[in-house]
Amino acid sequence: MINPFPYKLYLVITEEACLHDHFLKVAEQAVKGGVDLVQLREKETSTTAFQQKAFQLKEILDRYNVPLIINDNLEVAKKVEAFGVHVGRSDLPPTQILQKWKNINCLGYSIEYENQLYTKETEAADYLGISPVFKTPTKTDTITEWGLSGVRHIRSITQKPLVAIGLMKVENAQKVIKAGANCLAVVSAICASKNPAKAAEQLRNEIEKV
Ligand SMILES: Cc1ncc(COP(=O)(O)OP(=O)(O)O)c(N)n1
Ligand SMILES: Cc1nc(C(=O)O)sc1CCOP(=O)(O)O
Ligand SMILES: [Mg+2]
Repeated sequence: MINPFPYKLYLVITEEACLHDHFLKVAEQAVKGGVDLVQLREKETSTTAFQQKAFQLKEILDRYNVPLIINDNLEVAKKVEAFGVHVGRSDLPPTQILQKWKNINCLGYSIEYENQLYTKETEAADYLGISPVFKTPTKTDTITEWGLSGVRHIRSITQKPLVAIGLMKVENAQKVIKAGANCLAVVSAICASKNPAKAAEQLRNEIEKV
């Protein structure tokens, strides 16, 4: 059977988080290093600017056959023919996304509370973001710090693909995968690196060791 979620290293990119190079270059380098899924996350930009960035990013990712996920904004995702969207509790719920986008390929949903796991919104999702595994300065409006025990606990409840996010780095990559995550999602470990290709390669190597 074909694995519906074969992705292991997920770059969540924001232009502002890219400290040493243009975000398009960072994304391309990261893909060359081993990133196999990319999310564009722009919380502070207009829809027009978000859409423009998404088109630019998709053009690059298409060359490498790497899918693009759009954070929060269904309109932008559909317009650029992205692979899918990622939403959380404060966004348009997954069941409504499915109604508005019939042929979506990949729908991600953040899990902040255990009781979310027993809902139709989780059922509608293709993967779940463990939000966050470790508290991170990159996103401060989070609630539950799941930790490794939380990853294990969520793994014991659901068979959905699990994406670990929040301070993912080389030092904890193996432990998080061993705890039950299928994929690691990173912002700063790649975007803040002077060498995004090498940063991605090191993360990928750790994941592949498990
Ligand atoms: C892979 C992944 N996991 C979790 C999130 C967080 O989504 P959300 O809770 O909607 O918060 P914002 O990113 O919108 O601030 C994510 N984006 N990606
Ligand atoms: C985009 C995002 N979502 C999170 C969540 O917990 O839902 S944490 C996060 C940012 C992760 O950044 P870094 O890799 O720099 O820690
Ligand atoms: Mg969101």
